[in-house]
This record gives sequence, structure tokens and C-alpha cells, in this order.
Amino acid sequence: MAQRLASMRIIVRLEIENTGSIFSYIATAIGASGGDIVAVDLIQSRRDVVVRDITIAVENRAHGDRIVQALAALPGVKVVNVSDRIFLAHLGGKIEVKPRVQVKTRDDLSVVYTPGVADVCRAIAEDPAKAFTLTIKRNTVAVVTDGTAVLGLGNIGPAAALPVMEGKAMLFKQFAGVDAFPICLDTTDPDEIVRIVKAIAPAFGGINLEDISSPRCFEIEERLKEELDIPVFHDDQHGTAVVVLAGLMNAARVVGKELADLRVVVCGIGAAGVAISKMLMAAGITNIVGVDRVGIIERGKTYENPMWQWYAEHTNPENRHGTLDDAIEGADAFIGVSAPNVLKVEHVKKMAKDPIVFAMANPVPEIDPDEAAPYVAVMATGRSDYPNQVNNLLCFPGIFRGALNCRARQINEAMKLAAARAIASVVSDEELHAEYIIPSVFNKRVVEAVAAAVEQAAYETGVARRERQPRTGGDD
Ligand SMILES: NC(=O)C1=CN([C@@H]2O[C@H](COP(=O)(O)OP(=O)(O)OC[C@H]3O[C@@H](n4cnc5c(N)ncnc54)[C@H](O)[C@@H]3O)[C@@H](O)[C@H]2O)C=CC1
Ligand SMILES: CC(=O)C(=O)O
Ligand SMILES: [Mg+2]
Repeated sequence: MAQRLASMRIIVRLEIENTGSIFSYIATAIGASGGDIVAVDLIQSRRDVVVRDITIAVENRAHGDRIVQALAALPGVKVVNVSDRIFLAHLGGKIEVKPRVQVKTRDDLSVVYTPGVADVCRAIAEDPAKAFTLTIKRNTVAVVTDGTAVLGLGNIGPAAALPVMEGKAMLFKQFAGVDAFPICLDTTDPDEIVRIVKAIAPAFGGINLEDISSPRCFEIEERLKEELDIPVFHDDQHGTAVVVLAGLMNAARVVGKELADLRVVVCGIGAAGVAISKMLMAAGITNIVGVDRVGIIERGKTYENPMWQWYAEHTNPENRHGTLDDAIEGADAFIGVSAPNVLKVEHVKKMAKDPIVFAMANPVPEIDPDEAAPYVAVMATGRSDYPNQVNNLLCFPGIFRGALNCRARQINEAMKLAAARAIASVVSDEELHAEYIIPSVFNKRVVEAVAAAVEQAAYETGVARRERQPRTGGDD
């Protein structure tokens, strides 16, 4: 995947002794280390030193580090700071709160704050449903994590999880007009998480659980669903499952196989893997084999993880034993939500004709798509830099948009299936091909189609609280 990362750029701030030709040594050192100078900016010029920012195109972070070391070794040169566009884009965080009403006078203040606001408070106290019309509740989602399963980075804690949660909040707003707040909890105790989320729920129209490790995530979500009257949706489970089903529906069409006939291997039976398997079953697929670190999840074995016990009893109809090596033999599709480089080319070669591979571990997939390419009929990853990005970003903005529009009490199976069909339907018959089984996350029709289908399903299944309205995109 190296060539895909060649566009990475670092910005190195150098303090350079002001003695004539040092810059030519700097340029030579960068060139000799394989870097390309993209831009040079003068930050400060004194008689003895100049400070310059040098933007350098590098292959990857390790390559950038080598170039920085080469520069630091030059006489008369001091490396002051190294940044890259990724870190620069995160300076100060990625979101902010903006007022919708401007306060310019004391009179304004008496309307939107005290004493005026007291009338609104009393109205809501008398009729709590009014919170949906008179507060941010109608359009606001809490993105809640405990930092225990952040992307594929593992248990990195709540503070380190914040950039991802800010990112989700940013995407909620940009893609679907939903106001989302990142909430990173400094506890991993399920009881405490349930208690805290219940306690903050009054201000929100929905709860998006994110990057909470399995199997704890299942219990936390189930308890919150039972106890709250707003949608509780664990994105890594259901958002991912919805998008995988959409992608698999279209991939099956590309290879000319019936969805229900596919033999599917799911690798990584955690939050995403369990929900994907359940969703594929709901869509009619019967032959699913799950593989985790312990090998194939099979009947007759006892697992400490209660979800694996359930999984063993409901999947693997041929009762295969062994490892991924045994599961993959003759499989039509591999769905990876596990860890980097788990799937080898040798595995892909053992799959059925026209294999479908969704290698979705982030940030590094189960197999390098370039290595797999010659052996697969359809290849998808969770990444933005390859075709067929199967990422829950295709689901969560639209599904919450639809749920908030109709003030849904929950996001149920019918709404998830509707979302999957809506995503798949955005790719027309004429457009469908191996490198376009799933629409781009930037295709505006995705959020529109998902929100409309989800809202419709909410009304049909009786979970919508609001009378049917003409759809407006959320600012009504
Ligand atoms: N593309 C997308 O939209 C999404 C991608 N993901 C990615 O999927 C991966 C898993 O995410 P979650 O289910 O939330 O995490 P999780 O922690 O709940 O589950 C991961 C599972 O993979 C298993 N696993 C780890 N290494 C393995 C190996 N070498 N072989 C087999 N199984 C292995 C773990 O034991 C665990 O059961 C992460 O890399 C995450 O970034 C998750 C959600 C959405
Ligand atoms: C995309 C996402 O939610 C994850 O990798 O955890
Ligand atoms: Mg996630």
C-alpha cells in the first residue's frame, strides 16, 4: 500500500544559521533521503538565524522520521518542530458549538434567557414532549465511548478516543445536519456507563454508542435500549452491518450469485462481526462461519464469551472445525472486521470462484488490496483511498437523520434493513461493477435515500412519535 501513502506531507520547522549556502545542504539531504520539497516558507529572519517551514512529500511516517533525522544531523540546522496535515487539521479540535439566535440587546437576553426562558422551561415541565420542539433535543445525538475498542487501535482510553468521536460528530453535522456531541467516559464499568448515559439522555434525541469493546457492548446497548425511549444504536455493530449487507447485495449481483446462497466467512466475532452475521441472517444468508483468535466458532465447544456461545449455536451449519484456513475453503465471501493482515493470498486462492473480499479492519485491512487484487472478483475495504469503501459512515448520518425526523423511539430491524436496501439502491444497474458496489460516502443521495427509507420504516413499524411531515432535511 506504500504508493497510496506517497502523498503524505510533513512540515518541518527549521532554525537555520544565517551563513550563506546551508539551504543547499538541506535540499540535498532531503533529496538524498527520498523526500520531495513541496514548499518552503520563511517564518522569521534575523541576522544570525532564519526560521523556515519546509513541506516535504514522504512515503509514510517512518520515511518522514528518517528525513527529519537527516536534517537534525546537519551542522547549523536545528529542527524546531515537525507537523503534518493530519495533526494540523486537528489543532484545537474539529468541531464547535454555534448559537442559532444572536443576542444583541438586554431585550434579546430577556427573551432567550431569563426571564423569558422560564416560560419555556415550565411548558416542558408540564409536557416533556415539548422538549422536541423547544430545545436541541430534536436534532441532537450523543456519540458515547469508553475508549475500549477505538478503530482497530484497541483500548486506548477515553481521551485518546476523542479525535474519533469528534470526527463522528463532525460527519453527523456535515452529512446529515445532525448536531452530535462527543462524550468520552472515564469508566469501563457497564453498570456505570448505563447509569451515566441514562442520566444524560434528556438532552438528546438519540444515542450513538461508539468503539466500546465486545462483549461488553452488547449488554450495554441492550440495557440502554430497554431503559430509554430514544434510539440507542451501537454504530460499530449496526452501522457496519447495514453497510456490509448493502455492499454484499450488490457484490452478489456483480458475480451473478444469489445473496441467500453465499457461503460467508466472518473474521473477528466482536461488535461488528456479530452484528454483521445477524444482519446477513436476517437477509436470508444461512451459511455463515465465524472465525476469531480461537479459530472457527463451532457447536459443542464452551466459550466464556456468551455471545460466542450464541454464535456457535446459530451459525456454521456444516459445523466446520479448525482455523481460518479451514473456514475459507470454498467460501464465496470473506468479511473481515478483525485485525491487519489476517487474510493471506493463499486463503483467497482457496475460496470459491469469483471471491468477494471485504477487508474492513481500520486503519490497516485484513489483506493489502493491491496484493489481493489479482485473485478477487470484488474487493472492498473501510478506507477512503481504495474503491468500494465499506464504512459505517454510509449509514450512521442517514439512519439518525431519518430517526430524528420522525422522533423515533428506537432504530429497529426494519429500519436497518431499509437503510441497507437504500444504500444498495443508490448504485444503479448501469453503474454497478466490481469497483463500484457501494456508493461513495460523498454521494449526497445516500443520506437522502437512507433517511427517507428509515423514516418510512419507522412509521410502518409504529415507532415514530411525530405525525408524518413533508421531509425537509432536519431544520424544521
Ligand atoms: N469499516 C468499518 O466501517 C468498520 C470497521 N471496523 C473495524 O473492524 C475491526 C473490529 O472492530 P470491532 O468489532 O468494533 O472490534 P471488537 O474489538 O469488538 O472485535 C474485534 C474482534 O476481532 C478479533 N480478532 C482480533 N485479532 C484477530 C485475529 N488475528 N484473527 C481473528 N480474530 C481476531 C478479536 O478477538 C475480537 O473478537 C476494527 O479494526 C475496526 O476498525 C469496525 C467497525 C466499522
Ligand atoms: C469506522 C469505525 O467506526 C471503526 O473503525 O471503528
Ligand atoms: Mg467505530
